[in-house]
Amino acid sequence: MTNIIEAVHVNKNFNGRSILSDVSFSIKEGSINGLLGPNGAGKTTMIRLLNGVINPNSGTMKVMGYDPKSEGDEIRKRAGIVTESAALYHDMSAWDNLVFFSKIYNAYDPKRISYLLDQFGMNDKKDQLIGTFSTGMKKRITLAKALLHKPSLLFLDEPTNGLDPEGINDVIHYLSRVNAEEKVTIVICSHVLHQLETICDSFLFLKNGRIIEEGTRSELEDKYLKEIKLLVETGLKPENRQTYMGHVYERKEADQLEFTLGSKEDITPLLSGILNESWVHSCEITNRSLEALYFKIRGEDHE
Ligand SMILES: Nc1ncnc2c1ncn2[C@@H]1O[C@H](COP(=O)(O)OP(=O)(O)OP(=O)(O)O)[C@@H](O)[C@H]1O
Repeated sequence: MTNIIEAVHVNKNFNGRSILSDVSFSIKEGSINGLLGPNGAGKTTMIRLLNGVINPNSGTMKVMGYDPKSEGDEIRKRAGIVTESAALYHDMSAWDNLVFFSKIYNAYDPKRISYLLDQFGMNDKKDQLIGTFSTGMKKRITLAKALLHKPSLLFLDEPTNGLDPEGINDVIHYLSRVNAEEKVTIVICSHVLHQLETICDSFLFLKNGRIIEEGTRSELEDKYLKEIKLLVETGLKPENRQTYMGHVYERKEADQLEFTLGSKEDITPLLSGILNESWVHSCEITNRSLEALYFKIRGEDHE
């Protein structure tokens, strides 16, 4: 897979204060990427640099083969951006908003507008005023707006802010569909980690303007999760109160045991052993969430 974004030794200062320092990373075409970090880490600044809205103090970037510093227009023609402030006109209908923005993007195509409204489940509301929509409905129209010109790259800055769990699931679902169907590469900035774990192929962790870690979920797991907590719903009653088949366990509920294992390779033999003696209704790795990884990564960064 080719890289659609490359950033090499990028530095950005505001008023003499370093906001991004020595940031280097690449993003593969067709992937979904989480740009993670606490408030103020520099995520939005990075997105603005990649779109050529602001320039770096030093370093080089290539986005879809273009240099954001001198060819920002070419990038913005081919990229969609969803920010919190991405405005829609509240006194215009969903349809009229999309027509208006598609004309600005020079991409007016009623079929595309209908298609997007359909994809986002908003076709039956197309004639309603945006001002009457819930936050989740506005978010869907904002996403449709960002996709009007069939971008190759989509930047999303905190796309789930203000949404309830159902709205968050909807957005995640739409994004994975857009990625699969239109082959759009997606970069999502967020500080809410657990929402991203199901859809991102790889992650970049930013802290105090520096990349402190990057990789795919499994690369990060291999590096940071040295032990596995496996919660098993089973009728097993081990004779030994502390260990079973050499693995330490803790009883969590009457029918739940949590085992501490050295690696994923221990799971199959453990479950076979349990199944020889009793039933198993479910099992789950409990320390594998992105949140757990994130804190582990931050904990191991001693800058
Ligand atoms: N135009 C600007 N002028 C001066 N300082 C700025 C400017 N834009 C951003 N900053 C500062 O840069 C730092 C990083 O901001 P940025 O918005 O990139 O962080 P972020 O990771 O997106 O945070 P959040 O999750 O809160 O959106 C902050 O300390 C912010 O105050």
